[in-house]
Amino acid sequence: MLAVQDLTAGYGRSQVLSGVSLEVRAGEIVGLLGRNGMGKTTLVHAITQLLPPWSGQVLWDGEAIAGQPAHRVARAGIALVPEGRQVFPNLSVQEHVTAFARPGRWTPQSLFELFPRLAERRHHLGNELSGGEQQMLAMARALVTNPRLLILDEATEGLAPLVREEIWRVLGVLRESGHAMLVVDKYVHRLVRLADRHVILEKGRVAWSGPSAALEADRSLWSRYLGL
Ligand SMILES: Nc1ncnc2c1ncn2[C@@H]1O[C@H](COP(=O)(O)OP(=O)(O)OP(=O)(O)O)[C@@H](O)[C@H]1O
Repeated sequence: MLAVQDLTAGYGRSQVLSGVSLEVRAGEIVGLLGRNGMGKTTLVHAITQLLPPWSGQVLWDGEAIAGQPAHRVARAGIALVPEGRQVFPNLSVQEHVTAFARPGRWTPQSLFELFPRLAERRHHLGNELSGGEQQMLAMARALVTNPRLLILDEATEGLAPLVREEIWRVLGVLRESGHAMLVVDKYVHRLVRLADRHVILEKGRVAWSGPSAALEADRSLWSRYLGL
């Protein structure tokens, strides 16, 4: 479904990604791992065209999307839940999920069932929500577009343990429903249970990729590439 081929990207003259390739197939969950500053956010921005790649291909159902405007990539069915959530401070929860709704499995109503906390808060503004509630809202806003691929960048970062568990619960529900996802997260113990395969970035290159069982079995990868 998504094929990234030999991608390079960076900022100004500073190159961050060098020849990155990865795939996400329909219904598959891929974990994207690596220490701080290794290029994970840069890669998800290069895929979604928030940061136009320098070279290489981003293929979506076999068609090149590199160079297209980010809003067109979103319409094609790739939704990003960005690092830092970026909810709109002056829109209510209800407005967030209705403004971006597109036909499909996820409706404002079914999302309020998935996130009961958001249902309770539906008339609150974005800036009146806790960090965890903002994270749930950022996920609901992405899901209501009914994307075929959901990309999550550090969705559980900086959250209290109980709220973090709530996010993992929702990701488990999405997994059960066969949702394709590319997930950047530092909680490797949880990510190996959620994802099918993983890609580890080291200094902007793919250092390792393989199935969850292989990553779980080889703790030397955790210490070498993840500092764990
Ligand atoms: N807007 C920017 N301008 C210039 N350099 C940047 C910018 N954003 C990131 N970088 C640099 O690009 C490199 C990769 O950063 P990136 O955010 O992609 O890493 P990451 O793996 O997502 O790390 P983190 O977990 O810290 O978010 C780092 O050296 C970072 O300093």
